[in-house]
Amino acid sequence: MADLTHYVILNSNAGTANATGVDAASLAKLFEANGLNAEIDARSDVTLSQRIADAMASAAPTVVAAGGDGTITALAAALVDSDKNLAILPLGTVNALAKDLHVPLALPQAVAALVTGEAHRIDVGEVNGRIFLHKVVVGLIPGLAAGREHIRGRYDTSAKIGFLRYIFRRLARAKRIAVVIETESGVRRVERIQAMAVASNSYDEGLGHFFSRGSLDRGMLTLYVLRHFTARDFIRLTTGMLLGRWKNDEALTMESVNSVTIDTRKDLIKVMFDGEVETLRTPLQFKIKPKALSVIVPAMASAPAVAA
Ligand SMILES: Nc1ncnc2c1ncn2[C@@H]1O[C@H](COP(=O)(O)OP(=O)(O)OP(=O)(O)O)[C@@H](O)[C@H]1O
Repeated sequence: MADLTHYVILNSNAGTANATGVDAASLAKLFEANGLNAEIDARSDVTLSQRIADAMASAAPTVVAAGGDGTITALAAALVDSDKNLAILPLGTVNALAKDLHVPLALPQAVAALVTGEAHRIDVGEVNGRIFLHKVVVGLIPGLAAGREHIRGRYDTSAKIGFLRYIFRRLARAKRIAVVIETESGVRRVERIQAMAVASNSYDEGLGHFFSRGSLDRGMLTLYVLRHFTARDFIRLTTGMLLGRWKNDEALTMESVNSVTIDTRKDLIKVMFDGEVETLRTPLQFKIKPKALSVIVPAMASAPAVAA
């Protein structure tokens, strides 16, 4: 029997996995057809953290997140600084990291790409000792995301109109919060912000680059500060994002940092942590961990996201 090469964690609750009904048997068939010796873990009666622990204890050099960005972030925390690689089968809803890394979105192609895939190291962000792969958002946005939860799974027009009305109501009442920002240079400043985000690397600008990152190994965080966000700002910024020009917006500033500390008056604050609403203790201490995670990327697509 050949050595185990891939340990696959299937998250059946992830958007596409759930919608397509992909299961252990269909995944096993795809791996077999590509000559890969994989163990498929599709257990639904075991916690994700236990399944990740089992994957880390296995002999497989590559652990595959068959799910969305939440599954990947949870797995990445265990893989950072280990000798195992992360691979991705994009079975989530947004699949942002898979897109950044040019992993094919269709499942058969994504499995086939593992055969010739190459290991590259990417940066990860850390906040208060926790690993994130995309961004942590503070301020208005976590509140808006909580509203989105109410319409999750509903695609009808009335749900969308209801969500837009919710956004405009929130914007009308939105209060700015005071934050103390201290970067690695030691300079402290106080700002009144509507929202801010700390991202691993930086988001691209340009038509069709909607929240994508062309590079994941530049060894830096980007601090985005949104000072005001009225309904007018919302319309202008979202139009700018769709048209691919938003970085010079009057309400938004950007800064590259290696580390940054953000403090607020509250001991606990709600943040968007790689897309999930979570509560973190202040001060938030961010740093970049350069090239701390080894990921398998399709051979032909190793550039530009992980260009040397
Ligand atoms: N760290 C975690 N621990 C436990 N369960 C998790 C964790 N992250 C996500 N989940 C669960 O897995 C489900 C699927 O999340 P995941 O992010 O993988 O897929 P998605 O939300 O459909 O995709 P995407 O994040 O790409 O939009 C979530 O609804 C949640 O129930």
